[in-house]
Amino acid sequence: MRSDKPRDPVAGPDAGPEPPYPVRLSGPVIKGFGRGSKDLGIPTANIPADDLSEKHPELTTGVYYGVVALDPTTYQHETSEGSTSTAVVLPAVLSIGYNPFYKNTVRSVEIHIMPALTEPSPTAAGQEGQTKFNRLPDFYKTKLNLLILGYIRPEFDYVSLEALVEDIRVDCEVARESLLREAYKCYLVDSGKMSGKKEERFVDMSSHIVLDASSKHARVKMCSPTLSYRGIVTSTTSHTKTLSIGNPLGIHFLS
Ligand SMILES: Cc1cc2nc3c(=O)[nH]c(=O)nc-3n(C[C@H](O)[C@H](O)[C@H](O)COP(=O)(O)O)c2cc1C
Ligand SMILES: Nc1ncnc2c1ncn2[C@@H]1O[C@H](COP(=O)(O)OP(=O)(O)O)[C@@H](O)[C@H]1O
Repeated sequence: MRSDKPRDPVAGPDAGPEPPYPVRLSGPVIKGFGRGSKDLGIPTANIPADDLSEKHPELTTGVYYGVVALDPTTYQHETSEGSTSTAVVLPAVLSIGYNPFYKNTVRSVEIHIMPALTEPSPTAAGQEGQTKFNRLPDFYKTKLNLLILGYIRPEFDYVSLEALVEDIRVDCEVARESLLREAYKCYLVDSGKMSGKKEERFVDMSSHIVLDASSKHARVKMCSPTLSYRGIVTSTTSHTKTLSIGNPLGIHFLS
């Protein structure tokens, strides 16, 4: 059962994800137990968990934060500016486990996708009325890429549904504050919104390269002519810019 101790506002090191993170999971969105929206008012996208113990023994049951991308060939996301983005990376909280409050007998991966960090948080404390969790148009069967960046807490049983919902609300805030830290920003690089002058260079697969580009964002062609990644400039000197390919594990779906 959860203790009454106040929760830490962030989880994981400020310097960025520490091994085993980032951990990449991927799969089609499948039906869950149908309780997320109906009982909790928190939609959670489920991806298959069958081979998790075999492929990711490091992932113990618990609550995590990370980033998510949905395959834009089957799902188009409407941005707050009204345009349709083809490659959106959004923050997420997830639970991996047996949902002790519901006493499930099979392990599930349940992902709640939050609004972009540039938008106001619907789960911030002090919001008027009941907390409204983020809701997107349904995307069952869409391929989902998830990059887990840190661990928040173990799964708990709760005295009431309201107590479970309140803890998930705080998880959303912890995830948000954790991802807003400088060392985590590169994982949320939204390639769909990148603009400005673009540089193209052939580079190796390392996650950091140096460019003498003048633009803030750059597009980088990988050795393969069909593969291209976009990155964000993380530091600038008078002569060079260091570009971090914010997609080291292929979270984006790039065309
Ligand atoms: C961030 C997050 C934290 C969660 N923490 C717990 C928990 O501590 N205990 C628990 O029983 N279920 C927890 N859950 C799981 C919810 O109970 C679950 O999402 C809900 O049962 C909906 O399941 P369904 O989508 O399969 O219907 C959590 C879910 C999320 C997204
Ligand atoms: N913010 C969101 N995060 C996750 N899934 C969402 C979100 N908004 C809408 N959905 C949709 O809601 C579905 C989950 O709803 P839910 O009521 O939890 O049912 P289920 O038990 O099938 O998972 C997801 O598969 C997805 O299609």
